[in-house]
Amino acid sequence: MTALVELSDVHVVHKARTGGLFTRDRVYALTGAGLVVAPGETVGVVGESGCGKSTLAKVLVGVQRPTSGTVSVRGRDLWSMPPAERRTAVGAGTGMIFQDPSTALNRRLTVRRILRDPLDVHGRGSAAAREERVRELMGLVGLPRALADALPGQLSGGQRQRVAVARALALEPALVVADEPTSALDVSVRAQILNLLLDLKERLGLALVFVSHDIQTVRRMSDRVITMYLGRIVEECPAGRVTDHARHPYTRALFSATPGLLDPVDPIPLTGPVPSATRPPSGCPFRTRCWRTDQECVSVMPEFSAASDPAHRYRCHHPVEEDRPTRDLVRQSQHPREP
Ligand SMILES: Nc1ncnc2c1ncn2[C@@H]1O[C@H](COP(=O)(O)OP(=O)(O)OP(=O)(O)O)[C@@H](O)[C@H]1O
Repeated sequence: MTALVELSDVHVVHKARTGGLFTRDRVYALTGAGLVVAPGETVGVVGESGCGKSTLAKVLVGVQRPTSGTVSVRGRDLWSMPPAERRTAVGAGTGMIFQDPSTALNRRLTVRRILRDPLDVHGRGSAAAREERVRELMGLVGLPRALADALPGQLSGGQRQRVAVARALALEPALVVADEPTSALDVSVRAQILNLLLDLKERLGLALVFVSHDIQTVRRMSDRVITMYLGRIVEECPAGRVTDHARHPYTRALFSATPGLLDPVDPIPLTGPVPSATRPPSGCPFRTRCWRTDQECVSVMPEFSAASDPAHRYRCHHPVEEDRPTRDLVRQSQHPREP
């Protein structure tokens, strides 16, 4: 696969927010992440709260510097570039859309200024060309020209998110990362924003990384789905196979809990809390909540294994059989093994 952005053994470790100023506790937000995003593809990222989805997204667009590991943009190591070059590589190569457009946009700037800002910072073209680009961007995302002088507070939630999408596109990125782009919006406008993203992706040939708690939407929007658990990528699966053929028990559990997908199946129960990212369990991070756990899972972190589809890989010692129906797993998961 030709890489637009490639992560190799990326770790992000933070000082824990809890435990006081002098704490030695560390949060393992991302552990050993390897991922290739190809031009024009949509990669969906799923996992429970705190599993590292936003951290992965920020690393991909160069907003978060990894503690270790490499991020390559079109084959060049992003963090060994001189800062000016890095800004161009990241700014001109990527864009990011955040969850809540009311906080992501500067409330004191007009739509025109918000969209001109990245063009001004990167010195793109003459003043007239920048004005023309602002008009073009507003047209691309379906914003009426009359709104150019409006402030974010004068716009609806959907319009604000359109401004955020336009801003992410300002420097003609090859990759856009959308981190929960619709969760702060009214249900009635969510579909419009998702359709806009899909439409822009087609028209502009963008690669899209789509992070969401809404598992069904991720499946519908994506070519490939990445499952994360406690800072690790635990499965990468073509979106069309993820519901019925995912091999990782966690992916099956997440997708079984999605209403309307598996008709009619009770969700696989995920017992107990997600362990702390400060003290992850030994061996497989999912083993404390998995019904297939044995002694090997307690002591050995599984490496990636390949499924029959070359685009599908997973980290599990006791993967679900590829064609095993999820309905079967629901029964099995109610009688877990004792490690
Ligand atoms: N700056 C930071 N300092 C300390 N801990 C952090 C920081 N940023 C993130 N974390 C922690 O890193 C872990 C991963 O966070 P991240 O925001 O990537 O998860 P997430 O899957 O996107 O969560 P959510 O779905 O709730 O947005 C969490 O435990 C979080 O509390």
